[in-house]
Amino acid sequence: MSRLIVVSNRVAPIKPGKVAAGGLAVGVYDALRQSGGIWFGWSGEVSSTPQTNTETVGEITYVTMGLTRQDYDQYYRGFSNATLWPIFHYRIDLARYNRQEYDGYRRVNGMLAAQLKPLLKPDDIIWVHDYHLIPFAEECRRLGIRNRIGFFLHIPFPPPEILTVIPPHNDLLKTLCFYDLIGFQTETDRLAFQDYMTREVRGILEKDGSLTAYGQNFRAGVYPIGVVPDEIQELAESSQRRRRPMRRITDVERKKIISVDRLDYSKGLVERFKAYEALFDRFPEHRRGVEFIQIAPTSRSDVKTYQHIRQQLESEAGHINGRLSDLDWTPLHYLNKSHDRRVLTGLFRDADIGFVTPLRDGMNLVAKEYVASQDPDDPGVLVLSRFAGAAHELTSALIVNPYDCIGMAEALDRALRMPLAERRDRYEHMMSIIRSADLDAWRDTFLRDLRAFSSRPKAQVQASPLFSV
Ligand SMILES: O=P(O)(O)OC[C@H]1O[C@H](O[C@H]2O[C@H](CO)[C@@H](O)[C@H](O)[C@H]2O)[C@H](O)[C@@H](O)[C@@H]1O
Ligand SMILES: O=c1ccn([C@@H]2O[C@H](COP(=O)(O)OP(=O)(O)O)[C@@H](O)[C@H]2O)c(=O)[nH]1
Repeated sequence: MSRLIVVSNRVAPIKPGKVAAGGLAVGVYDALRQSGGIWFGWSGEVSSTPQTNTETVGEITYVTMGLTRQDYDQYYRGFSNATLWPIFHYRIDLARYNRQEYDGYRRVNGMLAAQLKPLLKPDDIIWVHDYHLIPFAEECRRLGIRNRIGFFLHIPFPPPEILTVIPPHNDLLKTLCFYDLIGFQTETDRLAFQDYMTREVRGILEKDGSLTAYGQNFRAGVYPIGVVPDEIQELAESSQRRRRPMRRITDVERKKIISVDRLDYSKGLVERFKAYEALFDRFPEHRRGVEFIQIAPTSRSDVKTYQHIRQQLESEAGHINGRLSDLDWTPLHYLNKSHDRRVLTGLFRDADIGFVTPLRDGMNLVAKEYVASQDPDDPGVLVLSRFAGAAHELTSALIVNPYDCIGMAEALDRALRMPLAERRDRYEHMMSIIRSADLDAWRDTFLRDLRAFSSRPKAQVQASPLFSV
């Protein structure tokens, strides 16, 4: 059996006890720990003399490297998170473009490919993850690497009208064609990509479903990332039995609403806080009867737009508690610390409502984890944004539009009153989907398709100077 080499910018923390507050690291770790293999990526260190480090823990060998300050600023903080992230999340209003950052992004991809090359055996399968590494395969081909290479995009793929806001969109998207297989979270994302390839660059949709563009033949498919439901259920049960984590935050038997998100503007936190406040204005009977726990670990805090959202949330949280709190009632608990999964699953199980309302999200694993944590005899209700990838599968959630404040308040009211029989029906339907499209299915179907697809030989890429359009 060929070895699996996973390449991603973010690698799960190697040291035991450290929390990975991001779906890619959580999902890839769960997938790799069963199949074993090499996980190659950034160590999270920024220094003037970046080190490469190799460490094997269980079945996984981690090969990680540091970045220089300039690489970090241009590749991670700049083009990846100040250009690609907002635009791929449909937020052209928050995006900026800087040509040097794009060149830095291309340079770091080239450097990473060169560092991977000596580790490779001819039959290794390479699985590259996410928007930081779109040009990675082209850089590999440039170096003569002929291995099969697949790419999975964890975030949404925007429609061409939005994508083309990125000045070097042609140059960037051309590099994607050097993968053998490109995976998306939802059919909407795959169609947007196909649309770009066929309309914008006159690529051809072949009879066998593959695409040909820029002289390359490749495939694109839908592979929604999942969770490990049995493990989550077990964690939630044992955490609830032993410690009842919710009791440590709130004593009184009030109804509980929980949300867990990285502190990111794509997660719709401000809109969510406003909807929670609207619940009490529209349905005053819930006053003093409900508490909302928002866990929001800070993320990418050196990117300006993230500093702004943090300030906005602090002000919104202060406003809600200042306006509504009583001596014996704090309506909103807003925590910026990250929490271990054991604690989170216990909190999910204790909560009557999982409130997951991103403005745009690739998948949102928290939505699936909330459902998988529930007590089957007395499950809570998932209130879910239609703009999360998870809404394509979890159609029995209460689906809301996060731009509709009153609509979200009404959904909360409905969830708070929902009879047990309806909660169970919805839960069972969602669990059957979570079980059939679990994390093993995500990994196995992607790798099966990557192994099966025999594309025409990739044209050798000529070494040429980097350029940006
Ligand atoms: O690595 P960071 O910059 O600290 O950010 C954390 C991760 O955020 C994003 O996660 C995405 O992947 C999830 C799993 O597929 C998905 O459910 C979620 O909707 C996405 O937003 C990002 O895509 C990762 O690269 C980051 O590591
Ligand atoms: O304090 C925290 C916050 C989040 N998470 C985990 O981080 C992942 C977040 O993934 P999601 O797909 O919801 O969003 P992302 O952050 O990747 O955009 C989930 O597995 C969460 O359980 C965690 O372990 N601790």
